Amino acid sequence: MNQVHRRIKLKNHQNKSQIHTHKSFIINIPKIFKFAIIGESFMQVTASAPGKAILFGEHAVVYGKPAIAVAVNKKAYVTVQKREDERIHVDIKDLKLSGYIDPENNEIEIESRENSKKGILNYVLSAVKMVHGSAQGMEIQINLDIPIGAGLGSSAAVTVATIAAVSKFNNMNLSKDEIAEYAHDVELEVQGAASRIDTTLSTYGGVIYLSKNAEDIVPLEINWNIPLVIGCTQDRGNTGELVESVRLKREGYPEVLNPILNAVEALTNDAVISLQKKDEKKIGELMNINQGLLDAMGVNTTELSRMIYLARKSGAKGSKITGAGGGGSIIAYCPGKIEEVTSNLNTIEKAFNVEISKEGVRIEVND
Ligand SMILES: Nc1ncnc2c1ncn2[C@@H]1O[C@H](COP(=O)(O)OP(=O)(O)O)[C@@H](O)[C@H]1O
Ligand SMILES: C[C@@](O)(CCOP(=O)(O)O)CC(=O)O
Ligand SMILES: [Mg+2]
Repeated sequence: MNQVHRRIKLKNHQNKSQIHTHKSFIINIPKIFKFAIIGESFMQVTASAPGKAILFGEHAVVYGKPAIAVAVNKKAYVTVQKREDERIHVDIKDLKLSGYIDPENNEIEIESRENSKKGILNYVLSAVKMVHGSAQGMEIQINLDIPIGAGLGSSAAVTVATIAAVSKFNNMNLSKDEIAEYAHDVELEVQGAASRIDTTLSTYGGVIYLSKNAEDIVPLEINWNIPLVIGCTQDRGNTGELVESVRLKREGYPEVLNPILNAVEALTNDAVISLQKKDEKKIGELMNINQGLLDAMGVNTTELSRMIYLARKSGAKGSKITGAGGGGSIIAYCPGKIEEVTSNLNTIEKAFNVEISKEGVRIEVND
């Protein structure tokens, strides 16, 4: 990579402490941010944050190889209003899920009868715990314009938007770096392990190159809208189990898997140049090669494969699994063929066009 990229470096603060993420990525961040309480109060705050899709490098990134991922214009919206009592009520109409969360006692009390799955509420509770300043009651409304559990980073989008809206409602002015750090802490707390890809993209938006060993998250300046279609299967792979399955394969056949991981690194770096040159043929070819290597890692399924090949037959220049695989979604690169690929994929699964969301988290205040 010969371009100089603006790096998103985390600001150094006092009271440093070390956080280890699952990719032995050590950074110094403060455990206690000093908030400037500005004293104004808002009637209502709404924040939105985009989801993400991985274009190149999933699974290889776990072994320190680079990856390229994009924020997509499928968002989570979180609105916070005052409640007369001191309780915190959460309502996610798209999931027919509602309940009360208690950050002091780390508890969730489900209220909805149609859906009793805590799931996403674990992220909301953890996020509110991080930035819940005063003891005032809050009504939190979450709207999802993003499929949940489909590998598009809905958990990160909800987490980032919740942190942004609740902190602002409680008179805290967090920087994007701080929002991203808190959000990654939430994903680590809820999931036990998490790369920075999802929360970084939900916070900053755009296209990122996650460099070797995740040392730097580098914004890629792509000044054209990459025509992408997402196809979602009904089922969801388990990221932890799939990452473990690749680890076991690498343990069993290091002389086979290591060259595969090195090949993913090489094609990801080639893809940086092809994206910046808008070389449509190479972008597609590199995606298809990446897919072949994901097949070798064993993370493909029959349903994903059907979508991958139908997308190509429908005119996509490239198509591959996006994220952990084992279910979840595919991504297809479809210059001039978005409608054909979307409609054909919709004959077998759910598919939709996405655009790059240059904007990350966004806050609107209604007085
Ligand atoms: N119907 C639902 N109700 C409540 N939580 C859900 C529902 N479907 C999925 N979830 C939860 O939403 C979260 C989705 O996060 P994740 O699995 O990381 O997927 P994504 O790739 O969308 O981020 C998980 O905690 C999952 O348990
Ligand atoms: C498989 C992996 O490379 C990407 C995770 O994909 P997903 O967003 O959980 O579908 C794991 C990781 O980077 O944390
Ligand atoms: Mg997630």
